[in-house]
Amino acid sequence: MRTLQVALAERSYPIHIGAGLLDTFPLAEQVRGNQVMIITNETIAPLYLERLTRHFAASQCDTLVLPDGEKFKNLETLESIFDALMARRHSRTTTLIALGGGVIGDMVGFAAACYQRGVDFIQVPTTLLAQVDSSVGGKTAVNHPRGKNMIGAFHQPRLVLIDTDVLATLPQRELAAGYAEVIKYGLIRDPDFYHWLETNNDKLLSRDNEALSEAIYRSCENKAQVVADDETEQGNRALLNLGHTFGHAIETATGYSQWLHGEAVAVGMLMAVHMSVRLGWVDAALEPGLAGVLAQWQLPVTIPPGMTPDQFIDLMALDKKVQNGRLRLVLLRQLGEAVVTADYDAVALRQTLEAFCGT
Ligand SMILES: NC(=O)c1ccc[n+]([C@@H]2O[C@H](COP(=O)([O-])OP(=O)(O)OC[C@H]3O[C@@H](n4cnc5c(N)ncnc54)[C@H](O)[C@@H]3O)[C@@H](O)[C@H]2O)c1
Ligand SMILES: O=C(O)C(=O)C[C@@H](O)[C@H](O)[C@H](O)COP(=O)(O)O
Ligand SMILES: [Zn+2]
Repeated sequence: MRTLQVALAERSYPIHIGAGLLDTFPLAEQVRGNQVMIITNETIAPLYLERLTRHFAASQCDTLVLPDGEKFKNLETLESIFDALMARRHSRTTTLIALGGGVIGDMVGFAAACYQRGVDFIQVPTTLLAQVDSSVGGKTAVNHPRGKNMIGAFHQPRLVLIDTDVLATLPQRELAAGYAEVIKYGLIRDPDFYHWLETNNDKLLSRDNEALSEAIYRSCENKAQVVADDETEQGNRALLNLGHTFGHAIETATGYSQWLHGEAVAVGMLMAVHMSVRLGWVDAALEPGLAGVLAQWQLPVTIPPGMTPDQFIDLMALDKKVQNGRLRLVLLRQLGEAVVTADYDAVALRQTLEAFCGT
């Protein structure tokens, strides 16, 4: 087992990474009260729920199985979590445990932030995306039909428990979606990692355990550093949003039901790199290089047919990085160096959107 720390003073917590931790990690010792609710979905429950409940034989351990899918990451599902907690008389000393991917993690985290004004929660991420990104950092939210993650809170987990073995049951399309967020760390702040990923691409694609564990560790290390420096995104945490302004617009436009988050982020990162090249900020070779890696992972390099530049502009106006009416974008200055800025040529943005929309 390898452990990283998210250093946030009194809200600091560990990220434990290892094979088999779902069974072997002494999870019950980490819980402060005598009540837990494990919340998961109908796909993950038959695979892993029983193994997790075994840890809590001595506590009141309730389980809640939600429907599966990004389209259920909404206020209605959140309401069903609150209802289950009250029905089972969970008090302020309860602990919510999120067993699942980013959808479960974001919703359970938000439920924990709100229930009785805040209770403990633990992340047990089961997708690559959740293991490298969403389980760390305390961004919790649900979607609104008009915009992605628009209703949420910062609420840090008490612990992140990453069992790398659970990736064995993850479909390849989901693995690839998570890989998009892995590449992101290389692009925005860790060029050595980007090159390591290029060198180890074949191993990662074929799910070599050692390579995947290393990619998870280095991703969490990057994320933990960014979060420790800027917990609530007053500054550089926004760099973790590379590709997300475009990506979130795609997810919203397609009703949160066709594109995976990581897929939308993949082509969104390519759009951000394309725009950075157009601005003359970054070496032009980066764009085909990134497109090549995305294609190898069967991640999209084009946007959904029918989307228009005006539709992007309209949806992006609700992006959380808008400040005083100006849309800030995450762009690259060079490989491993990103900026969040509203100081770009609007023509380059329009041309980027036209290039990808084919207009
Ligand atoms: N909070 C953050 O910092 C943050 C960061 C990145 C993404 N996100 C959010 O995360 C969400 C995407 O998360 P995701 O990609 O994990 O999607 P997801 O949670 O929908 O999971 C993907 C699919 O894999 C299934 N699954 C999960 N674990 C499995 C396993 N081990 N074996 C078999 N199937 C399994 C799920 O049931 C689901 O069908 C988005 O809502 C995104 O906005 C949040
Ligand atoms: O942790 C962060 O900060 C991120 O931006 C990570 C992103 O990968 C993630 O998708 C996040 O949920 C996006 O946040 P949002 O504030 O743009 O909704
Ligand atoms: Zn993301």
